[in-house]
Amino acid sequence: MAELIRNPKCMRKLEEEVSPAMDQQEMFIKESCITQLPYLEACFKETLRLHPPGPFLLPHRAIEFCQVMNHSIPKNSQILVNFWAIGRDPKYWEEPLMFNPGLDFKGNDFEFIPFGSGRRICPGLTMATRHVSLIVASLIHFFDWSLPHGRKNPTDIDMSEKYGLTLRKEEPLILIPRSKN
Ligand code: HEM
Repeated sequence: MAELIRNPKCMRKLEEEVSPAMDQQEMFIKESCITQLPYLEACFKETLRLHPPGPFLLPHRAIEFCQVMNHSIPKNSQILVNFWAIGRDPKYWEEPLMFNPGLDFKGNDFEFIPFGSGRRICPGLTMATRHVSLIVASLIHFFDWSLPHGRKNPTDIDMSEKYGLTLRKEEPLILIPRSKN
């Protein structure tokens, strides 16, 4: 939501995609609609690239010596993958700090692994993708959002991050919803 408020063009594009896909008679959004919304999926992925909840994935241990590209990894090393840094690395992403839904995500090339990879990949991937998309689509479809206290400039939103068990916004996002009905 913070990135969408900071990027009104993306917010408008998402609204334009979500609204026609909704059954106007229903007061809620059906899960079956979600798979037909490519821009919503792009916004979700782009958010995970810039703001991964698990910036270092989960710690792993090398059960034997191995060579990964030019890194020699001794047996029993603890391995942390800094996906936060990979997601912002200009070697892999053009204008890496811009929120730019629709980037070409090459899941197989390991530039985009917010859920990890391989046999310990996050088993909640499908559930998280569906739920976050459903929630965001509902928030966008049913409400207009604005900044509080007459603040006009959305780029003023403080995007500092705080690392605890997961990575999150340091300052809570405070917005005012106005029902569209
Ligand atoms: C946007 C939401 C989520 C993100 C970004 C996320 C990310 C991750 C990451 C990075 C890992 C570590 C993968 C690795 O070891 O390389 C992980 C593991 C795991 N996640 Fe998630 N996760 C999310 C939601 C969920 C949900 C909704 C559930 C359960 C309903 C879940 C359950 C788990 C479990 C059980 C593991 C451990 C898997 C194992 O070690 O075998 N996650 N997740």
